[in-house]
Amino acid sequence: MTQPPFIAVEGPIGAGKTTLSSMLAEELNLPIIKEIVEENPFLGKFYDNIDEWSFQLEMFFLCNRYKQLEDTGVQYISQNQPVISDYHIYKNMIFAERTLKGVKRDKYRQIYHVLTDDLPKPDIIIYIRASLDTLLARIEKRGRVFEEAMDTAYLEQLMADYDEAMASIALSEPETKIITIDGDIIDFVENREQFHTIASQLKELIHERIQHT
Ligand SMILES: Nc1ncnc2c1ncn2[C@@H]1O[C@H](COP(=O)(O)OP(=O)(O)O)[C@@H](O)[C@H]1O
Ligand SMILES: Nc1nc2c(ncn2[C@H]2C[C@H](O)[C@@H](COP(=O)(O)O)O2)c(=O)[nH]1
Repeated sequence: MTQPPFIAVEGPIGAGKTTLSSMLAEELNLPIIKEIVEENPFLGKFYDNIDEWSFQLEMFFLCNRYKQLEDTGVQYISQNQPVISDYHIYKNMIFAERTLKGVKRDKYRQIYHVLTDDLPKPDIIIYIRASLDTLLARIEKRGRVFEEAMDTAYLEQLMADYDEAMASIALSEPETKIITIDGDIIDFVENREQFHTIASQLKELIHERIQHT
Protein backbone atom coordinates (compact mmCIF):
# COMPACT_ATOMS: atom_id res chain seq x y z
CA MET A 1 0.00 0.00 0.00
CA THR A 2 1.26 3.51 -0.77
CA GLN A 3 1.40 6.15 1.95
CA PRO A 4 -0.59 9.40 1.77
CA PRO A 5 1.56 12.11 0.21
CA PHE A 6 4.44 13.39 2.29
CA ILE A 7 5.73 16.52 0.60
CA ALA A 8 9.09 18.14 1.29
CA VAL A 9 10.22 21.51 0.03
CA GLU A 10 13.98 21.59 -0.41
CA GLY A 11 16.76 23.77 -1.78
CA PRO A 12 19.87 25.55 -0.59
CA ILE A 13 19.93 28.21 2.13
CA GLY A 14 17.67 31.14 1.26
CA ALA A 15 15.95 29.42 -1.70
CA GLY A 16 12.51 30.05 -0.20
CA LYS A 17 11.67 26.66 1.38
CA THR A 18 9.95 28.02 4.47
CA THR A 19 8.13 30.68 2.48
CA LEU A 20 6.82 28.31 -0.20
CA SER A 21 5.93 25.45 2.17
CA SER A 22 3.98 27.86 4.42
CA MET A 23 2.11 29.30 1.43
CA LEU A 24 1.27 25.82 0.11
CA ALA A 25 0.17 24.59 3.54
CA GLU A 26 -2.22 27.51 3.80
CA GLU A 27 -3.52 27.26 0.24
CA LEU A 28 -4.06 23.48 0.33
CA ASN A 29 -4.98 23.31 4.00
CA LEU A 30 -2.16 20.92 4.86
CA PRO A 31 -0.46 20.49 8.24
CA ILE A 32 3.12 21.72 8.13
CA ILE A 33 6.31 20.47 9.74
CA LYS A 34 8.66 23.42 10.04
CA GLU A 35 12.30 23.64 10.96
CA ILE A 36 13.09 25.56 14.17
CA VAL A 37 16.10 27.73 13.43
CA GLU A 38 16.14 30.67 15.79
CA GLU A 39 16.61 28.54 18.94
CA ASN A 40 19.59 26.66 17.57
CA PRO A 41 22.47 27.34 20.04
CA PHE A 42 25.24 26.25 17.67
CA LEU A 43 24.56 28.07 14.38
CA GLY A 44 26.32 31.32 15.32
CA LYS A 45 29.37 29.48 16.65
CA PHE A 46 29.37 27.22 13.58
CA TYR A 47 29.55 30.09 11.08
CA ASP A 48 32.44 31.58 13.08
CA ASN A 49 34.38 28.32 13.19
CA ILE A 50 33.03 25.43 11.10
CA ASP A 51 35.71 22.86 12.00
CA GLU A 52 35.23 23.42 15.72
CA TRP A 53 31.42 23.31 15.82
CA SER A 54 30.29 21.16 12.89
CA PHE A 55 29.78 17.89 14.79
CA GLN A 56 27.68 19.51 17.53
CA LEU A 57 25.62 21.41 14.95
CA GLU A 58 24.99 18.46 12.63
CA MET A 59 24.01 16.24 15.59
CA PHE A 60 21.69 18.95 16.90
CA PHE A 61 19.92 19.24 13.52
CA LEU A 62 19.74 15.48 13.13
CA CYS A 63 18.26 14.85 16.59
CA ASN A 64 15.74 17.67 16.24
CA ARG A 65 14.55 16.55 12.82
CA TYR A 66 14.39 12.95 13.95
CA LYS A 67 12.27 13.89 16.97
CA GLN A 68 10.01 16.14 14.90
CA LEU A 69 9.40 13.49 12.23
CA GLU A 70 8.90 10.79 14.84
CA ASP A 71 6.40 12.89 16.77
CA THR A 72 4.42 14.45 13.97
CA GLY A 73 5.40 13.00 10.58
CA VAL A 74 4.68 9.42 11.57
CA GLN A 75 1.42 10.49 13.22
CA TYR A 76 0.08 12.25 10.10
CA ILE A 77 1.14 9.46 7.79
CA SER A 78 -0.47 6.80 9.99
CA GLN A 79 -3.71 8.82 9.95
CA ASN A 80 -3.62 8.94 6.15
CA GLN A 81 -3.14 12.68 6.33
CA PRO A 82 -1.03 14.41 3.64
CA VAL A 83 1.60 16.63 5.22
CA ILE A 84 4.16 19.17 3.99
CA SER A 85 7.58 19.85 5.48
CA ASP A 86 10.14 22.60 4.83
CA TYR A 87 12.95 20.02 4.78
CA HIS A 88 13.79 16.49 3.72
CA ILE A 89 15.64 14.42 6.33
CA TYR A 90 18.35 13.76 3.72
CA LYS A 91 19.33 17.41 4.11
CA ASN A 92 21.35 16.28 7.13
CA MET A 93 23.61 14.20 4.93
CA ILE A 94 23.98 16.96 2.34
CA PHE A 95 25.38 19.30 4.97
CA ALA A 96 27.25 16.76 7.08
CA GLU A 97 29.12 15.31 4.11
CA ARG A 98 30.40 18.81 3.46
CA THR A 99 31.15 19.98 7.01
CA LEU A 100 32.46 16.83 8.75
CA LYS A 101 35.70 14.96 8.19
CA GLY A 102 37.35 11.66 9.15
CA VAL A 103 36.16 9.72 12.21
CA LYS A 104 33.40 12.22 13.02
CA ARG A 105 31.95 11.88 9.54
CA ASP A 106 32.05 8.07 9.80
CA LYS A 107 30.31 8.18 13.19
CA TYR A 108 27.75 10.66 11.94
CA ARG A 109 26.90 8.47 8.92
CA GLN A 110 26.25 5.50 11.21
CA ILE A 111 24.05 7.51 13.58
CA TYR A 112 22.19 9.05 10.64
CA HIS A 113 21.26 5.61 9.30
CA VAL A 114 20.27 4.22 12.70
CA LEU A 115 17.96 7.18 13.33
CA THR A 116 16.46 7.71 9.90
CA ASP A 117 16.32 4.43 7.99
CA ASP A 118 12.82 3.59 9.20
CA LEU A 119 11.38 7.12 9.12
CA PRO A 120 8.77 7.89 6.45
CA LYS A 121 10.44 9.58 3.48
CA PRO A 122 8.81 12.27 1.35
CA ASP A 123 7.36 10.97 -1.89
CA ILE A 124 7.00 14.42 -3.44
CA ILE A 125 9.90 16.85 -3.35
CA ILE A 126 9.62 20.45 -4.48
CA TYR A 127 13.19 21.44 -5.21
CA ILE A 128 13.85 25.19 -5.46
CA ARG A 129 17.04 26.04 -7.32
CA ALA A 130 18.33 29.59 -7.58
CA SER A 131 21.51 31.38 -8.62
CA LEU A 132 24.11 32.39 -6.07
CA ASP A 133 23.14 36.06 -6.45
CA THR A 134 19.48 35.32 -5.72
CA LEU A 135 20.33 33.20 -2.67
CA LEU A 136 22.70 35.85 -1.31
CA ALA A 137 20.09 38.57 -1.82
CA ARG A 138 17.43 36.52 0.02
CA ILE A 139 19.77 35.62 2.88
CA GLU A 140 20.57 39.32 3.24
CA LYS A 141 16.88 40.22 3.07
CA ARG A 142 16.12 37.69 5.84
CA GLY A 143 18.76 39.44 7.93
CA ARG A 144 19.85 36.71 10.38
CA VAL A 145 22.91 38.10 12.12
CA PHE A 146 24.69 34.73 12.41
CA GLU A 147 24.48 34.22 8.63
CA GLU A 148 26.53 37.35 7.97
CA ALA A 149 29.67 35.27 8.60
CA MET A 150 28.66 32.69 5.97
CA ASP A 151 31.32 32.14 3.32
CA THR A 152 30.06 32.53 -0.27
CA ALA A 153 32.14 29.54 -1.38
CA TYR A 154 30.34 27.40 1.23
CA LEU A 155 26.96 28.38 -0.19
CA GLU A 156 28.13 27.80 -3.77
CA GLN A 157 29.40 24.35 -2.80
CA LEU A 158 26.06 23.54 -1.15
CA MET A 159 24.23 24.51 -4.33
CA ALA A 160 26.24 21.89 -6.23
CA ASP A 161 25.75 19.36 -3.41
CA TYR A 162 21.99 19.89 -3.59
CA ASP A 163 21.95 19.31 -7.36
CA GLU A 164 23.93 16.13 -6.88
CA ALA A 165 21.67 14.92 -4.05
CA MET A 166 18.49 15.51 -6.06
CA ALA A 167 19.96 13.68 -9.06
CA SER A 168 20.90 10.80 -6.78
CA ILE A 169 17.39 10.61 -5.24
CA ALA A 170 15.89 10.69 -8.75
CA LEU A 171 18.02 7.68 -9.70
CA SER A 172 17.68 5.64 -6.51
CA GLU A 173 14.00 6.41 -5.84
CA PRO A 174 12.30 6.68 -9.23
CA GLU A 175 8.88 6.60 -7.52
CA THR A 176 9.65 9.91 -5.76
CA LYS A 177 8.23 12.82 -7.73
CA ILE A 178 10.63 15.75 -7.89
CA ILE A 179 9.24 19.11 -9.04
CA THR A 180 12.11 21.48 -9.77
CA ILE A 181 11.45 25.21 -9.59
CA ASP A 182 13.79 27.80 -11.01
CA GLY A 183 13.69 30.40 -8.25
CA ASP A 184 15.28 33.03 -10.51
CA ILE A 185 12.38 32.85 -12.96
CA ILE A 186 9.41 31.68 -10.91
CA ASP A 187 8.50 34.15 -8.21
CA PHE A 188 5.89 32.49 -6.01
CA VAL A 189 5.93 35.46 -3.61
CA GLU A 190 5.26 38.36 -5.95
CA ASN A 191 3.43 36.54 -8.74
CA ARG A 192 0.13 34.93 -7.60
CA GLU A 193 -0.40 33.22 -10.95
CA GLN A 194 2.97 31.48 -10.72
CA PHE A 195 2.20 30.44 -7.16
CA HIS A 196 -1.17 29.04 -8.21
CA THR A 197 0.45 26.98 -10.98
CA ILE A 198 2.67 25.28 -8.37
CA ALA A 199 -0.25 24.84 -5.95
CA SER A 200 -2.48 23.30 -8.66
CA GLN A 201 0.23 20.88 -9.74
CA LEU A 202 0.70 19.78 -6.14
CA LYS A 203 -3.04 19.48 -5.55
CA GLU A 204 -3.36 17.20 -8.55
CA LEU A 205 -0.47 15.01 -7.39
CA ILE A 206 -1.93 14.72 -3.89
CA HIS A 207 -5.30 13.80 -5.33
CA GLU A 208 -3.76 11.13 -7.58
CA ARG A 209 -1.78 9.61 -4.71
CA ILE A 210 -4.68 9.62 -2.28
CA GLN A 211 -6.71 7.65 -4.82
CA HIS A 212 -3.94 5.02 -4.92
CA THR A 213 -3.57 4.80 -1.13
N1 LIG B 1 10.33 34.19 -4.47
C1 LIG B 1 10.75 35.08 -3.59
N2 LIG B 1 10.81 36.38 -3.90
C2 LIG B 1 11.24 37.30 -3.02
N3 LIG B 1 11.64 37.00 -1.77
C3 LIG B 1 11.59 35.73 -1.39
C4 LIG B 1 11.16 34.71 -2.27
N4 LIG B 1 11.23 33.51 -1.62
C5 LIG B 1 11.71 33.79 -0.39
N5 LIG B 1 11.90 35.12 -0.25
C6 LIG B 1 12.45 35.80 0.93
O1 LIG B 1 13.80 35.35 1.05
C7 LIG B 1 14.13 35.09 2.41
C8 LIG B 1 14.53 33.62 2.56
O2 LIG B 1 13.38 32.79 2.38
P1 LIG B 1 13.13 31.49 3.26
O3 LIG B 1 11.79 30.98 2.93
O4 LIG B 1 13.45 31.79 4.69
O5 LIG B 1 14.27 30.53 2.64
P2 LIG B 1 14.77 29.09 3.13
O6 LIG B 1 13.75 28.53 4.06
O7 LIG B 1 14.92 28.30 1.87
O8 LIG B 1 16.11 29.33 3.76
C9 LIG B 1 12.92 35.49 3.23
O9 LIG B 1 13.11 36.81 3.68
C10 LIG B 1 11.76 35.43 2.24
O10 LIG B 1 10.75 36.34 2.57
N1 LIG C 1 25.52 22.75 8.90
C1 LIG C 1 24.18 22.72 8.75
N2 LIG C 1 23.52 23.88 8.62
C2 LIG C 1 22.20 23.80 8.45
C3 LIG C 1 21.50 22.59 8.39
N3 LIG C 1 20.19 22.85 8.21
C4 LIG C 1 20.07 24.17 8.15
N4 LIG C 1 21.28 24.76 8.30
C5 LIG C 1 21.55 26.20 8.41
C6 LIG C 1 21.53 26.95 7.14
C7 LIG C 1 20.94 28.27 7.52
O1 LIG C 1 21.94 29.13 8.03
C8 LIG C 1 19.99 27.95 8.66
C9 LIG C 1 18.55 27.77 8.23
O2 LIG C 1 18.49 26.87 7.13
P1 LIG C 1 17.52 27.15 5.88
O3 LIG C 1 17.99 26.23 4.79
O4 LIG C 1 16.15 26.85 6.37
O5 LIG C 1 17.72 28.59 5.53
O6 LIG C 1 20.49 26.74 9.20
C10 LIG C 1 22.22 21.38 8.55
O7 LIG C 1 21.67 20.24 8.56
N5 LIG C 1 23.56 21.50 8.74
